[in-house]
Amino acid sequence: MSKAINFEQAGKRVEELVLTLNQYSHEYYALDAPTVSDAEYDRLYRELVNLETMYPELTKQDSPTQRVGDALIEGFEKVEHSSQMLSLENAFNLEELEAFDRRVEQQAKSSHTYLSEMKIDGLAIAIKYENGYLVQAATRGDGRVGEDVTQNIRAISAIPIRLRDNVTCEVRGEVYMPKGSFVKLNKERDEEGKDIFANPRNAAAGTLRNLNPKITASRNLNAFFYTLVDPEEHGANTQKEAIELMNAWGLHVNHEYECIQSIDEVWAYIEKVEKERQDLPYEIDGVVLKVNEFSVQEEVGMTVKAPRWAIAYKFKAEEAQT
Ligand SMILES: NC(=O)c1cc2c(N)ncc(C(N)=O)c2s1
Repeated sequence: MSKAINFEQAGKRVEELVLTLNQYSHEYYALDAPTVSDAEYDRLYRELVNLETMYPELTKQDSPTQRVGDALIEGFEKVEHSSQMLSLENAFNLEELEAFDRRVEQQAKSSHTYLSEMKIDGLAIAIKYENGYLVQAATRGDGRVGEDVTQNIRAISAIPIRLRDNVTCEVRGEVYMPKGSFVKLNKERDEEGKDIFANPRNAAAGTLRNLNPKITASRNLNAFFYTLVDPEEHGANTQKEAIELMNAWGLHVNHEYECIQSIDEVWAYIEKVEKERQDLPYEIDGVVLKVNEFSVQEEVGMTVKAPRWAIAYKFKAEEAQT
C-alpha cells in the first residue's frame, strides 16, 4: 500500500500516472514498441487503482482503469454519420490506374500530387472526440448509418480515450486484428472446440460486435487512422498533413505512405508493398491512391457513391491457406 498521501498530492499523482500509463499503452498496444517492462506498467497501474480506491472522486474519465465497463451491451444503437463514409472505386491493373489519373487530370484545375497508402483489411470505424475525449465510435454500416460501438472501442487499448490535444474532431480508420493475435485466438478457439475465424478481418468484426467489452479487450485489436473529417478546419491542407496531425494527437497511423508526383511512380510503390505484404504484422488487401491536396480533391469532386479523387488498387486475392 502506498504511504499515507493527502488529497492534493493524490490528485497530482493520479494526473501523472494517467498520462504515463496512457503513453505506455500507446507504445505497447498501438506501436508494438513498449519502452517499459510489463512489471513496471503493472506496478504503476496498481498504484493508480489504489489511489482511485482511496479517493474515488479523483478517478479521471481517461484513466486506463475506466476502459472496460462491467456491463454487458444490450445491443447496438444506430448512429447517423456526420458525413457519408465513402466507398472507393477499385482498380486491378496499371491501365485502370492510368485511366483514373486521366480523369483526375481532366477535372483538376491546379497542380497536385498523389498520396499512396496501404489498404488495411479490417473494418471501418468513425470516432468522435470532444475536447480530446473519446465520446462516440460507430461502424461504417451502409455509409450513412452505422452502429454505436463506443463501449467496445473504449476497450481497445491501442485506441486513445483521450488525445494529446484537447481537440474536437472526427477521425476514421480501420480496426484490425494483427496476424499474430489472429493465429493465437484461433488456436485457443480450436482447443476449446469453438468455430475458428476464417481471416483476421472476420475475427476483428466478430470481436467488435461482441456484447461483452471484456472479450473485446482480450482480443488485442488495433487500428490505423487515415481520415480526418473537415481537415482544413484543423489546419491540414493535404492528406499527408492530416495523417501527421492525427499522429501528433496520439492516434495510430500507418507511416508506410508515399507522396508521389506521377502515376508511373505509383506502380513502383505497389510492387514494393506487394513484396513486403507477407512480412507485415497486419493484413492489407491493396493500396489506396488519393489526390493529396484537399483543394484539388474539391475540384475533382465525387461520383454518386465514390470520390473521383481516390481509387483502391486491389491485390489479387491470396491463395487460400492450405
Ligand atoms: N473505403 C475507404 O474510403 C477506405 C478504406 C481504406 C482502408 N481499408 N485502408 C486504408 C485506407 C486509406 N489509407 O485511406 C482506406 S480509405
